[in-house]
Amino acid sequence: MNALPAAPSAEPLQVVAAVLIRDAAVLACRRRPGTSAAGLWEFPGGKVEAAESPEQALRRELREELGIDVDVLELMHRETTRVGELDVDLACYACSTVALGPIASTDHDRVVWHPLDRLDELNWALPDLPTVTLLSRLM
Ligand SMILES: Nc1nc2c([nH]c(=O)n2[C@H]2C[C@H](O)[C@@H](COP(=O)(O)OP(=O)(O)OP(=O)(O)O)O2)c(=O)[nH]1
Repeated sequence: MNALPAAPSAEPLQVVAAVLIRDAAVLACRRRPGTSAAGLWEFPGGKVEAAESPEQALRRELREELGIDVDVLELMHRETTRVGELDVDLACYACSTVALGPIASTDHDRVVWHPLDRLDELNWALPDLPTVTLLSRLM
């Protein structure tokens, strides 16, 4: 029997995430049970919607998800990674915020300021690893 032709691959999922650094630690979020990639650590953010710039999407997601306002400073790293059946195009931006105090998330069961010199202790989502490596080199 002939093999079926490969299905045309879907467009990559456009995702933006914020790298927030304070006191030699980065804001890391663990995806809560019931979400895709539950239990894995990531930077806060989400999907870019139609007619939205990456910066607008990032500001919207952080307001919705964490209830904080951020300034988007610069693109740190962008790469497309295959995750199962999906291509995730993740763009990580250095951001700043004036938010003080504990931060809670609608999408995560843990939100922590994690020391930059111990990033390898967390089980990061695959698309985040290049940015995690960049951050580790800052120390
Ligand atoms: N937010 C975020 N998502 C990431 C990262 N790394 C990574 O692979 N992803 C994946 C997980 C999801 O498949 C996808 C983003 O989905 P999401 O559920 O966080 O985005 P969203 O809030 O816009 O989605 P929705 O619940 O409104 O549908 O990208 C990351 O660092 N941050």
